[in-house]
Amino acid sequence: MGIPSILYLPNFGIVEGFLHYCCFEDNSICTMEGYTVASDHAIAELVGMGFEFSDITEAVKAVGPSLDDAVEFILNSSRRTNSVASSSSACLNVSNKALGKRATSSTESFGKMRQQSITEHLMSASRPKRSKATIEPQASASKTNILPGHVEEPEVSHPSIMDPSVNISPETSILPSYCKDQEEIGPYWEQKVNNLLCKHFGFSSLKNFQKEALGAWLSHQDCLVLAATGSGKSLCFQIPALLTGKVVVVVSPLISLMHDQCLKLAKHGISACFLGSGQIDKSVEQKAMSGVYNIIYVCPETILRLIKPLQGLAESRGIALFAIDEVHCVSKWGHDFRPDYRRLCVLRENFGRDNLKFLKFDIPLMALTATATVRVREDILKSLCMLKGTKIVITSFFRPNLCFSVKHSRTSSLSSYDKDFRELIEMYTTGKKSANKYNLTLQDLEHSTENSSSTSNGSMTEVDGTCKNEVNDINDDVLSENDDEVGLQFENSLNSLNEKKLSVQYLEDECDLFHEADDLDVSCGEFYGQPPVRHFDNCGSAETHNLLNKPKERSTLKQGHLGEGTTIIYVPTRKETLSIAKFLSSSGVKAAAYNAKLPKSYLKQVHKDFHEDALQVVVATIAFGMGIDKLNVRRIIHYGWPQSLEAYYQEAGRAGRDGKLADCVLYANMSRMPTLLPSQRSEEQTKQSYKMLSDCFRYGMRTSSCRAKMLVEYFGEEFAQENCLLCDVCVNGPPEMQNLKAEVTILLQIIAAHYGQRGSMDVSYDDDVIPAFKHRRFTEMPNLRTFVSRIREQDHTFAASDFIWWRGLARMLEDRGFIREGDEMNRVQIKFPEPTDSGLQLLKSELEQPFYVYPEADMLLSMRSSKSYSSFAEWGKGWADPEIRRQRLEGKQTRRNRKKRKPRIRQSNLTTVRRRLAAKLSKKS
Ligand SMILES: Nc1ncnc2c1ncn2[C@@H]1O[C@H](COP(=O)(O)OP(=O)(O)OP(=O)(O)O)[C@@H](O)[C@H]1O
Ligand SMILES: [Mg+2]
Repeated sequence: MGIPSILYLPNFGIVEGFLHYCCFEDNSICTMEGYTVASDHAIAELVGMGFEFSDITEAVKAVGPSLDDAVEFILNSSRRTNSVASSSSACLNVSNKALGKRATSSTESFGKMRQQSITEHLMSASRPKRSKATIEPQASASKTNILPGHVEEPEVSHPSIMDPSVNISPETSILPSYCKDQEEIGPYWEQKVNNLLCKHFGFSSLKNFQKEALGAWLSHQDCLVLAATGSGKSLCFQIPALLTGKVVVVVSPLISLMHDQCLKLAKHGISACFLGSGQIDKSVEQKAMSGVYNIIYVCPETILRLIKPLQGLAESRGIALFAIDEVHCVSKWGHDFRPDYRRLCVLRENFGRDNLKFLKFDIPLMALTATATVRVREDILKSLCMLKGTKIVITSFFRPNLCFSVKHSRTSSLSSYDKDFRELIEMYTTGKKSANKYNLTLQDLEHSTENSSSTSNGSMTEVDGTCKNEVNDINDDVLSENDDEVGLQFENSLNSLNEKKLSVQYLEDECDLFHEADDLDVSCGEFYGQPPVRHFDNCGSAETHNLLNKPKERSTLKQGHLGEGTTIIYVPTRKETLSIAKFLSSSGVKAAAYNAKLPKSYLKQVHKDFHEDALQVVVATIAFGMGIDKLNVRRIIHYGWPQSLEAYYQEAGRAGRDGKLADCVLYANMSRMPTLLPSQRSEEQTKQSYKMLSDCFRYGMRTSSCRAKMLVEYFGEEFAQENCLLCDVCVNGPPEMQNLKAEVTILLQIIAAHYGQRGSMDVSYDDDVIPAFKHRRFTEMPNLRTFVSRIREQDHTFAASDFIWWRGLARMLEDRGFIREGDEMNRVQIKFPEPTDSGLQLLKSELEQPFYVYPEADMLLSMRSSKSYSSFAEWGKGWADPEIRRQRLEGKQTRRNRKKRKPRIRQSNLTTVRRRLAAKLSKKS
């Protein structure tokens, strides 16, 4: 067997460099005569480990290409000759010890490759163990003259890679053992990255946005990456660690997310750790700061106290990049604000050339998110003090395989569940008998929740329940013409119970308002059984994917069956997770509830079963969220209004990550405005939260714009195509346009008349009046209901018109700038309308032109019951015809009889309320 000859070795002749050089520039290395590719690999690895070339060739000659055997051979021969490789002796000793251990344990662990459970993972992290992988900051330090000796301890324990159950092959467990600056990477970096990708992740190439982000990092630029959920943002900050051998520090909001990513990286042979209160092995932090891990995930709170040690790390091993993942948490205007994220400007302040003289360039920042409006983006750049030339990489927010739709539902009782989930139940149960182990558990859980809620907020729950049931008993499908009254009554009952019902205490007891930073129960992510490679092209969806990219073919796709996959139903309250999961389970669906207050062991099981496809449906609060990267989620159902479009889009984005078609359905009660869940917010934040809720409400109400277009434009992107062809609006088309000239005229007239009479058109409500007076004046200010009552009284044409309909019209007029909110309170939509100049002008012009609009969802809903007129004006005309009048009255009678099934106790109260209101008003006028 001949001696191999190396014609050219790159100057960083250490393993990763060597290997990659082999990959990138084939001609630069001559293959050894008689040596196999396996021997080449083994030699490259051993060179990288720092062994003498002569020892290596001797070893490979003697024992063949087995890396472990070769290491064993060299170590034994070293012992025999009582000499240790002369260069970098200390480091090599360390490596050798570690390697020796790895050599045995990797064989031991072979065949036991299974994924670790969270408990195992955490337990393994707390056990002192010897490392099976060589982690080589020492080696790299010695090779590159970067301070050696940070890691005195040879037995490097790492929570992710130390456990024998984690699958790390000897080859992939070797870390890059050289540290280079960006400029040393050279012009062929893309090719190098592709090879790294192929080696570590099994992908063939970078996506365009990933290239752009890496390009920015290579030229030492800060970068803000805005890319859709599931598009592959993590790779943008993982690659720099592999390319340079330096450390990448990633700020992440949730322990669960960090945990999940560390485990994934370990599977791909990259060492990583997470720091924060969830890290139970306290030695990990010290090791991280001495350069043991390639990637360090850290909570924002923790990084703030680690500035000094991180500066040390920057000097020793080097820090390639600070990545701030889920960076929308920085912004007060985002949906998931974390105050500690706002303090991350310390990174810019402490890791620049001005502070650290040994740096040639400021350490770049890379901020990443899937959901940030233009305002949030600006806030991010400012709050993080990102550099002036920050590169902004934006990919389309458009997810071409998601079919969005919005449906009306009371979302409140068994009859709603039955109606809304019938199809889902049929799909999951037809022809299948399934035993659901969660069925029994759910009953127990619900029992305990009921008990606890009756002690803590019994009266409220009761009232809430009564109202809701009553509403449902009236008519579960179509809004009755008295529904506005029910709405008023509901609103009144809420008002009287306002303090209790809308107390922070109550809602916090019932809702998972935030993702909890330390919530380990959402930690599994895709831990259980995700294939390492996923391309659109090789997950069976190539055909679909191709069609999705062709506008003409897109519309045909929706006709096909989506396939079962998994469904996540998001609900606002913990109680609903239980009641819906119980309902589905009792109908034969394998469903489970998930909320932050359920027992940890139960939640872990739900996570596991979800990822292993043992569950068909998970009914969850937002606690089941970030970090879920499961391929075959076919449906995301929101059952109740989300708090913002950002939250909605992020949650909906968990569907269809395999690129195949997936449904995102929002069921919401169109007759009722959503409420803001109270929490600790500043006045400014409350205002913003209302704005976000209002945008979400408007998204649901729109009936004429493509849903995908609305969502994408909400994030400031110009939608490239006319529409998505898959959403409910694109598929069903918009409703018929209606000429609402008469309705608009009377509403504007009534409002203008009120202000005209008072002569207060020019009175500003922003003047410096004392609060008590201000308050008094607001209660006197007529609200939309009052105006609608006046319309009904003044014009018999509109006598039976629904308030909900007028509410829709007022919203449209507000959106078009004809009326504006007259008080300073934040709300979802206009309540105290006053005319604007354009409104008055419109009125003056006597609305010469017809006023055509697409009625919105609440207007359509209120007109659904047998009214075949296109507007109230036409409807009014109908009353003049005795036959039409007779038919209508008969219809009304029949509807009333139907409703009489249950006595409506509150009807009289309502009449009293209205009478009282009318009396009050007439007294005032
Ligand atoms: N270049 C690539 N080619 C093919 N697949 C890729 C590529 N880059 C990333 N992926 C895959 O895309 C999936 C999603 O990646 P990742 O978790 O980084 O998404 P994300 O953008 O961070 O999503 P989220 O917004 O939900 O956090 C992963 O399974 C990853 O392996
Ligand atoms: Mg991510």
